[in-house]
Amino acid sequence: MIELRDALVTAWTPDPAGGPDTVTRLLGPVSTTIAERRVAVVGANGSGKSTLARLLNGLVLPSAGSVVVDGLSTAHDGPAVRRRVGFVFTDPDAQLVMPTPVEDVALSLRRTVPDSTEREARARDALARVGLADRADLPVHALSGGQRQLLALTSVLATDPDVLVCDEPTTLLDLRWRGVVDDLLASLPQQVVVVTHDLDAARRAERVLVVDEGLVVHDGPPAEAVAAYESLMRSPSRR
Ligand SMILES: Nc1ncnc2c1ncn2[C@@H]1O[C@H](COP(=O)(O)OP(=O)(O)OP(=O)(O)O)[C@@H](O)[C@H]1O
Repeated sequence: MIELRDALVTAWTPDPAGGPDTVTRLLGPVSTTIAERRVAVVGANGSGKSTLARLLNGLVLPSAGSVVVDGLSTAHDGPAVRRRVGFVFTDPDAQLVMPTPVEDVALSLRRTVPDSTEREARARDALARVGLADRADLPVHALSGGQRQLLALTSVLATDPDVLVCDEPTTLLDLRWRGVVDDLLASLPQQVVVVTHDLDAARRAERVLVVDEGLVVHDGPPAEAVAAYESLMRSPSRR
């Protein structure tokens, strides 16, 4: 369970004219408990969705308030929180660090599987389960964008997180690969929080948070929340 308690994120913005830096509010304060298994976060570009997602595993720390995952604070128990909460970026290249898929997945297994032969076998099994067995030894850059996103997901899942936070995991993918990644996410036993611009995907969640100008402005069942978001985007002040 993830709890945000008056979580506020601010940033210092330099003054191009050389004056004093100013403090800008990026998100919050947000207070909410996220316990549902399938949660979507929607909102306009620049509304604060990624900031909210990054708060959930401590990639961004609150400037005030707190974010607590299963009783662990992201500010004080960062490594333990990150072991529980896996994070998938929009661009898989932001997180694939090894030359080949099998090495990348094996790297994620290093904490839990000390033996290197066993680790490689497990990595190959994990890749086979997502249909990437025949890509296991290719250079990562030879994989398609969809295959790389699937690999990034497989590597994060190999760390066995309790929660998966995905920041627009299908934005760069074509329709077919979007379906593959959506199906994989839907099949997971873990709690999954997905930031998305895909309103069909949001409608399949149990709960949808609508973020606007750094605040959660709507929070509820998908049909209601997506309708609220669409109406917000259609408002004349947006044009
Ligand atoms: N470290 C930072 N310093 C200053 N401003 C920042 C910082 N991080 C994010 N921002 C600003 O905060 C706002 C929210 O950014 P965020 O990435 O959370 O939006 P988003 O809703 O995920 O957008 P998109 O859909 O375009 O990815 C943006 O205006 C962004 O420029």
